[in-house]
Amino acid sequence: MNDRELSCSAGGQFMDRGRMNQNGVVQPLLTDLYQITMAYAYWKSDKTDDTAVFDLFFRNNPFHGEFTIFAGLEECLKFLDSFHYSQSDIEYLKQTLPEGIENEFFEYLGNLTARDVTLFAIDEGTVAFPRVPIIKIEGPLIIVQLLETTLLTLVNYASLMATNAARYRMVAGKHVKLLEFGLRRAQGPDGGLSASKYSYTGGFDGTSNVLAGKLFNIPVKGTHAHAYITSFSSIGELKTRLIKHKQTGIMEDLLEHAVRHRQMLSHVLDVSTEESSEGELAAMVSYAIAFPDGFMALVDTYDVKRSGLLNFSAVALALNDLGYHALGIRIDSGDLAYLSCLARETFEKVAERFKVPWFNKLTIVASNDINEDTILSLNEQGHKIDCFGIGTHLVTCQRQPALGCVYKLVEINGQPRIKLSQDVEKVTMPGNKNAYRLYSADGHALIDLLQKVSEPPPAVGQKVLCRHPFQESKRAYVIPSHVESLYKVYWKAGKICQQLPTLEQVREKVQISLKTLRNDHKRTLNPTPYKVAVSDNLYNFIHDLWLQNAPIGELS
Ligand SMILES: Nc1ncnc2c1ncn2[C@@H]1O[C@H](COP(=O)(O)OP(=O)(O)OP(=O)(O)O)[C@@H](O)[C@H]1O
Ligand SMILES: O=P(O)(O)OC[C@H]1O[C@H](OP(=O)(O)OP(=O)(O)O)[C@H](O)[C@@H]1O
Ligand SMILES: O=C(O)c1cccnc1
Ligand SMILES: [Mg+2]
Repeated sequence: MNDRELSCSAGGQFMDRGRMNQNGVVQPLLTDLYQITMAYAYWKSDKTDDTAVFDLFFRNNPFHGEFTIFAGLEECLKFLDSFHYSQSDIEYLKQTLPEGIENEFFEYLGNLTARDVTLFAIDEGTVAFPRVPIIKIEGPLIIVQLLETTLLTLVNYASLMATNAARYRMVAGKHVKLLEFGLRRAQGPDGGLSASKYSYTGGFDGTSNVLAGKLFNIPVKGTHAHAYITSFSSIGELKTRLIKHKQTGIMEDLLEHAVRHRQMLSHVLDVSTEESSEGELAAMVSYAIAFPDGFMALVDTYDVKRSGLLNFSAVALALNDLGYHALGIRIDSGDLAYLSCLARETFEKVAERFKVPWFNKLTIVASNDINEDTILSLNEQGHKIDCFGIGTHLVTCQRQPALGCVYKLVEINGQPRIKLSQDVEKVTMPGNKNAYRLYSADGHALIDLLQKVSEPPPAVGQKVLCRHPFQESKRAYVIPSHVESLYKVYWKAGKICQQLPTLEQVREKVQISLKTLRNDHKRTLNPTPYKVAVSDNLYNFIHDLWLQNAPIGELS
C-alpha cells in the first residue's frame, strides 16, 4: 500500500501524509474518465512534448452578485504536490480503459508528476471577476489536461462557499456573530467539511462541525437541541441538583434557587408558572449543572414568552446566586425579530429588577432556515439578535448551488487557441495573458485588465486604454494610481513557491480585498458590474483570431 491508500484505509480522509495534510479523496483518479482517455489519445498521437496553457475562470458571479471570492488554492497546490498514480490506480485503469491500450502508456502514467507544471494564481481570499483567470497553468499538455476536473472541483465549491459566507457577513454587519450549523444538511461529509472551512474563510466566526474544528483549527461552537429539553418532563426526574458555589466551593441546590427565582420572575414578567413547562425547567437546571460557566439554553421548545424566557431567567439567576454568569439563549422558531426584541426586553427588566446588569448583555442566538434575505428583512424590522446560526441555506448555497468555473486551453506550443461560440459570453480569451487590477486614488479597484504576456505592465499615472473584450464601442482611458499585478507563481519545478497563508490570514484577506470594492459593486440589489477589460493589443489579437477561425457561411 502506498501513503495515500494507507491514509484512506486508516478511516480518516485527512491524514498526515508526510509533507502536507490533504483530504485523501483528492487524488489523480478523482477526475472524469475523459481526461484519461484524452491523455491516451494525446500520447498515441505523439503529443507528449507539447506544452499548453490553460485558464481557469468563471463567466458569471454567483448569487446575482458582482464579485466572487477565490478560494481553494492551497488544496490545488497540495494536489499538484502529491500528483502521482499509485500501482493500484494503474491496475484499475488497466482493467477499466478500453482494451488495446498499450502498456507503455501505463508506464508513462506511472511516472507522471506535476514537476514540469507552472501554476500562476491570484491570492486565495481575493475578490475575483468573470473572465479574469484565477489560475493559469502551463506545462506538458497531457498533464495539464489531466488536472482539469480535480482543480475545478477544488476551486468551484470552495469559492462559491467563501462568497456565500462573505455575503452573509456583509448583510449581518461586522458586530453580529455568524456560526455555521450546516453539517447535517450538507452535500455529504466532504461537502460538510468544505462548507465549514470555507464559510470560516468567508467571514463566519465558527462552526458546530467538530471535525472541521480539529482539522482546520476553526473555533467550534454550539448550544443544544430541542431533544435535550424534551428529554425531561418534570423536576422529579432530576437526579442531581447540586452544584459547587464558584467562590466558596460549597455544594448548593441549584433547583431550589431556580424555583424561588421563577416564582418572583412570574410577577415581574407577568407569566404564570402554571403555564410554563416544568420539564423545560428541569432540563435547563440539569444543563446548567453540566455547564455552569457556559449556560446557553434553547427557549422555543414550548413557548418563548410563556415558558422559555421565564425558565431561562430563573436558572440564570440561580447560577448568579452561585457565582456564575449564564451566556444566553437560542431561538429556533417563530418571528425572530419579535422574539429577539421580547427576549432583550425581558433581560433588561430582569437586569434592573434583580440588580444584575450583565443580564443586559446576554447573547441572543437565532437560527431556523436563515438566509441572506431573512437577515436583510430582520435588519429592516429591527431585532436584537447577536448571533445567527446558519445551516441549510449557507452550506447548500441554495440560492445558487454551483459556481461555473471552467478550464480552457488558450495556447499550445506558443500558438494561441480560441473556442468560438454563438454565445459571445462563451468565446474564450486566447493566448497567454497577464492580469492587472488598476486602482483609483481613493484606493478603490477600478477595473481588471488582461494583456498579452508580451506587453509591458500598465504604469502608475499613465493613461491606459481599457477595452470591453467583445463590444467595440465600449472603452475607456484609465490613469491608475496603483497597479496590482494579479498573478504570482505558486507552483514551479515541483515546488510551492510562495509562503502559503494560514486559514486565518486568508480570512483576513477576504475582508481586506472586499474593502477595495466600491459599495455599489457589493450591494445586494442590482449591484453595479465591476469592469473587466482587455488591452487594445489583446483586443485586436482576439478579434483577428476570431475572424481567422470563424468559418464564412454561404448563402444560396
Ligand atoms: N421576523 C422575520 N422576518 C422574516 N423572516 C423571518 C422572521 N422570523 C423568522 N423568519 C423566517 O421565517 C421562516 C419561518 O419558518 P417556519 O414557518 O418553518 O418556522 P416556524 O414555524 O417558526 O418554526 P418551526 O416550524 O421550526 O416550529 C424561517 O425561514 C425564518 O428564518
Ligand atoms: O435551519 P438551518 O439554517 O438549517 O440551521 C440548522 C438547524 O438545525 C437544527 O435543527 P433541525 O433543523 O435539525 O431541526 P428543526 O427543523 O426541528 O429545527 C437547528 O435547530 C437549526 O434549525
Ligand atoms: O449548536 C447548535 O445550536 C446547533 C448545531 C447544529 C445545528 N443546529 C444547531
Ligand atoms: Mg430547522
